[in-house]
Amino acid sequence: MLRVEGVTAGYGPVTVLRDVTFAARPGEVTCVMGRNGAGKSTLMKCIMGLVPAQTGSVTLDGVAVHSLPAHRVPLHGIAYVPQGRRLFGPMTVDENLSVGLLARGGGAEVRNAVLDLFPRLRERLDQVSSTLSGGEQQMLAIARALCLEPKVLLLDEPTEGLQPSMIRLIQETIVKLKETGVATVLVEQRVEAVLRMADQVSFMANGAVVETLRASDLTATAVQFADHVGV
Ligand SMILES: Nc1ncnc2c1ncn2[C@@H]1O[C@H](COP(=O)(O)OP(=O)(O)OP(=O)(O)O)[C@@H](O)[C@H]1O
Repeated sequence: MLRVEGVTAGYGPVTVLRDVTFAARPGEVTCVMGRNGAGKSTLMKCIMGLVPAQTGSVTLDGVAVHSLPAHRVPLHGIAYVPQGRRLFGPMTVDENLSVGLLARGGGAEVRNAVLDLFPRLRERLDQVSSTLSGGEQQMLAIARALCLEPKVLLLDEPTEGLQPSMIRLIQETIVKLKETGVATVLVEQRVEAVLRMADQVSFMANGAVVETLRASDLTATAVQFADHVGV
């Protein structure tokens, strides 16, 4: 279980996260919603150690990760796909996956399991990743993160700007990931997407998690969405 407890963090003198408490369970999709600037991306960066926690703790299965240097956090089982993907553009699909595999010593078995989730990538192993479509690039970014065999996968708006058929494919894959036991934390703004995928939703406002609900307590017309996201 990933636990964020009482975390305050920010950029230089600017405090963004204020006493954030948040958890994500294995085999579940936990969505993080909130208006622009609420602090969702900063929370992801803080979990990864890219924005250091000034107070509080981030733990994975009881092990503190907030005191680790950022480059060691993925080795402890937390993988991150930031907004904008950040692939190694001139490298092929296969080479991008190899980078992910090398980071934690994953072998052919891991590679095969990941490609089983993304058959489109298996057909394009030798294609230079910058020539992939936007949706395929997003798939590759997720696939590369999964090559780390993470316990926790952080996805920051993975379907932003993609066409509907691609959005559907990526959402189906995220739901399928639950079977692997990974705890997925998904920053997602669209209500229908959250209703389709989430087991739990945490709403953020002004740098704090103001409410966390189980999916069974949400409905499309729920006041929570209007209150917290303005839809
Ligand atoms: N590198 C930075 N330096 C200073 N302030 C930053 C930096 N990155 C983000 N912020 C500020 O932190 C606040 C939270 O930003 P963040 O990107 O975490 O919000 P968000 O909820 O992910 O927003 P969005 O939905 O627009 O992506 C904003 O006020 C933003 O201006």
